[in-house]
Parts: sequence; structure tokens; C-alpha cells
Amino acid sequence: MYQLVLVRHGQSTWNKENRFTGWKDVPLSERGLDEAKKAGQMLKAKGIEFDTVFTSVLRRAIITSNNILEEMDLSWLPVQRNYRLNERHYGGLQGLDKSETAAKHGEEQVLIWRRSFDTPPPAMSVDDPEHPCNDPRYAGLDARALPNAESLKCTIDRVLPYWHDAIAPALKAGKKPLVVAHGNSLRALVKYLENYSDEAIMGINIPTGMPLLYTLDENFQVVSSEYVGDPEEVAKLMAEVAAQGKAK
Ligand SMILES: O=C(O)[C@@H](CO)OP(=O)(O)O
Repeated sequence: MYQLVLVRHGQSTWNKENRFTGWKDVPLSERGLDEAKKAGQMLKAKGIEFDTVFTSVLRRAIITSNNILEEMDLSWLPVQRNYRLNERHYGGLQGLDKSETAAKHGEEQVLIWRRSFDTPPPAMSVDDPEHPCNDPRYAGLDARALPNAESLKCTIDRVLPYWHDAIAPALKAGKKPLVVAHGNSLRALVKYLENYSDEAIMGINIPTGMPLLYTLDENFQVVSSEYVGDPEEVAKLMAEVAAQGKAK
């Protein structure tokens, strides 16, 4: 049996402001920092152990993992950061207010952009200073691999090679990994692990700062999955994420 823990970063400043975030490298809000610390405390209280860590290259995931590890006296663990765990790239929507976008384009359109399986949001221009090709952290990558916008399907295509090349081999080698990533990069992994249909994954919202504990069998089939945390709080945070696309 394998133990796998997935954590979405704590609330970011743009989550708080209800803005589409994607690859924009925003910090945690005060609440988000608190959520990260609580996640570490909950994992420690439950006796969960880690010996390796995977995060994205975005600070909201990095700072969340640092705080979880700090609370667990595990700051010394090796951490691998990879852009493949980044949030889904939100293209031309990045920075826009989700409720204002719903008021302008309709809640149904925003739901399609946020949760459909294969409809990408409008693309970001390569001339945009915010485009990843202008960001030094992606300088080592083939520019053609850098997205202008991603659907969940595109995100799965980006995330899964990292699962197969790094996370699954770590599990097979007997490691207990902590994976700290993002709402949609984790939905990509959860869809794969749980074998959710393209329709079923539309209804899945991952709460901030709530560890999701999987037990997998030797073929990586899910034996059990549970959020470590108060179920009422988990449900409240999931509903909060779902409601972000409503017009006010
Ligand atoms: O804005 C984003 O990048 C994501 C996660 O915060 O939002 P959503 O839940 O709307 O896909």
C-alpha cells in the first residue's frame, strides 16, 4: 500500500480578492498562511509521516509546503519543485475578477471556463509581459511547451508526465510524498487517480489548505481517500470555491 497526501495551497491574496490567478505568482493571504500552518498541525496530530516533497514553482504552494513542514519539524526534507505542478494557466482571464466576469459573460460561460474538461479560457498574447516566456523561472524550458491558456485536459497533459516520472517512482521506491499544488493541477491528478469521467470532474472543487490523504494499492488503484480535517469545514470551503464564479 502507498500513502499519498495532496494539499492545495492556503488561500492566496487573489483567492481572497476572487481573481483568476493561474500562473500569476501571488502570495498567501493571512488566512492562507494560517491554513498552511493548521494543515501541518493536523497532519502531525494524525501521525502522518513524509520523507519527500513535491511542489510547483509558484510561491503560494512553496510557502504552504514550507509552513506545513515547519509545523511537522520536517523543514529539512528534500523538496522538488516543478512547473508541471503549477496551477492551470488561465490565459487572458488571469487577473480578472471572477464575479465581474460572470456578470459580463454570464455564469454559464464562466462555469465552462472554470470547470469544463476541454474548453480553454481565452488565450494570453505572447506579447503580454505576464506571458511565461518572459519569466526567467521557465527559461530552461522549450518555449513551445509554455501555455497561452489551458483547459483541464491541457493541465492533465502537463501534470501526468510528472506523476509518471517523479511521484509514482517515489511511491514505488517506498517514499511517503507530500504534494503541495493548486486547485486545478490537483483536480488533474484526482481525475486520474479516481478515474472520474469528464463530467464528474466538473463537480469537484478542492478546498484550500485541507490535506487529502490517499491510500493506493500496488497498482495505484485508490483504496481509500479522505480529507484530514473537520468534514463540515471541508464542505464549507468546497462550497466557497464553487461559488466564486457567481455574479454578485
Ligand atoms: O484562479 C485560479 O487560478 C483557480 C484557483 O484559484 O481558480 P478556479 O477555482 O476558478 O479554477
